[in-house]
Amino acid sequence: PLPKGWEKRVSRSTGQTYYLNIYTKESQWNVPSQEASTKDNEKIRCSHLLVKHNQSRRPSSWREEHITRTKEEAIALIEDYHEKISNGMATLDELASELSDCSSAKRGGDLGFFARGAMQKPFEDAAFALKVGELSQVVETDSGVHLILRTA
Ligand SMILES: N=C(N)NCCC[C@H](NC(=O)[C@@H]1CCC/C1=C\[C@H](COP(=O)(O)O)NC(=O)[C@@H](N)Cc1ccccc1)C(N)=O
Repeated sequence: PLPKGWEKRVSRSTGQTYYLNIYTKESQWNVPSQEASTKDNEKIRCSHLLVKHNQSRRPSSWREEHITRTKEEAIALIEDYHEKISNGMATLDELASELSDCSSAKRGGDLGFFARGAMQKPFEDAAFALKVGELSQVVETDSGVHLILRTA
């Protein structure tokens, strides 16, 4: 039998047999000798700071029962936090603990490890583009506006 994670396919153009890695969708001609690599379900760890606004999908948080700031005001706040973190005046976990509208504030913004598919797409794309230790630009999701720090 084929090693785990591979499927045998026939090329429509040449009729030749090839092998498809069902995780990464990569294909190869030669018979696989070991389990398919699963780099696509790679997990990363991030912390984030979320500032919600009146267009957020859930304009409420542990900090504020009824969030009324506008999206523009939220972006202005998060840009100020970005500057403070970038010039070393504060750390993301300090600011998130006090100011993030996400329940992860209690953990300095830590979201734990997650794979692709867990977070909203704009958040996922930004997070997976970061190197470990790198801080994102402002990221917008239906939840609000975020700063993301990749920690692992
Ligand atoms: N670790 C996971 N897989 N937890 C599920 C994530 C669900 C995911 N969440 C998001 O994409 C955004 C980006 C990060 C936080 C977040 C949104 C909201 C805040 O926004 P709101 O939903 O009020 O609009 N916080 C959360 O979800 C928290 N449970 C995240 C968290 C908190 C503490 C520990 C771990 C994770 C989604 N698909 O909606």
